[in-house]
Amino acid sequence: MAGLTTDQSSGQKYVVLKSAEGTTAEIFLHGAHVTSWKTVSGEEVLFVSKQAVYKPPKAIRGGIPVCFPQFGGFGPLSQHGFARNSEFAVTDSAADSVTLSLTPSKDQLQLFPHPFELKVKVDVGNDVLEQTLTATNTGSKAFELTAALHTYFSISSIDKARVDGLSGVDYLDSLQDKRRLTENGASVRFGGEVDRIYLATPSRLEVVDEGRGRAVVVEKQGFPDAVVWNPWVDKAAGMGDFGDDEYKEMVCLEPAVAGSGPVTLQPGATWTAKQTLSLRQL
Ligand SMILES: O=P(O)(O)OC[C@H]1O[C@H](O)[C@H](O)[C@@H](O)[C@@H]1O
Repeated sequence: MAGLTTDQSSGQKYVVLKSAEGTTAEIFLHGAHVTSWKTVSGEEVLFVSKQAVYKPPKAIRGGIPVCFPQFGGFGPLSQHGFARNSEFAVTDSAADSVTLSLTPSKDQLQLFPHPFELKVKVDVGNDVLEQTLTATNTGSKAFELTAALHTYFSISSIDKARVDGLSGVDYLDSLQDKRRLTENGASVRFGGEVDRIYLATPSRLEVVDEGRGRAVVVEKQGFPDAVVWNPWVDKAAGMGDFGDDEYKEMVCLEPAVAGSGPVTLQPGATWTAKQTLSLRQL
């Protein structure tokens, strides 16, 4: 059984996972939201803002928000859908694994009249974190979904970070009305605000941190796209739950169904997508 703990300051419940080797993760029931993933040597890999608000229905700023049944503005709902604002239930657990489940409330069905069950399974292994989304259409009509695992990575310093694996890939630039461009750089580097939806990307990408001498390897299945985001100075200053200088400490790389989507889910059908995060020393 995974341990269920109550956060003293917020009263929110979270699950602690531990692998046989000593890798750990913390997952809040609010949003099925991973807020920590530590390596066997005790290093935190994810970024969570010091100003994050642990007060539902607000989403936690950092970690891995689950964007479902919508990513961004790709659908009829408000930004990123409602899974990240909802309380999940634990349906299965072991020391190194937990499955959390969400079915939409009456109010949510008013906004999105499509019954579904979303399961979020989180597993830890030897310096590995794996996250699997499984959504089943439990209604009688087909519906469309978009989604993302909005992963915030902790980095030593933004000028020493880059994303590899996207060279030559087309993207929609969210800062230019979703204008379609092609990535010409060998890597994506950060010298200003970046908000891009890379389309139909390779399944293996990396967040390379030259300062820490390591890369996080992101392997994705069922998510054709990958969003790269850093808010930089002005957007950081405008976010109430994010420190003015914290943009220097994080990079988001988000496996997604966005510009290449949506996915149509027929009645009774199931959609599955997952990301596996591991480490590579440089
Ligand atoms: O502030 P949030 O709703 O959590 O969104 C944070 C960010 O998420 C994604 O990365 C989008 O591409 C960005 O446009 C957005 O600013």
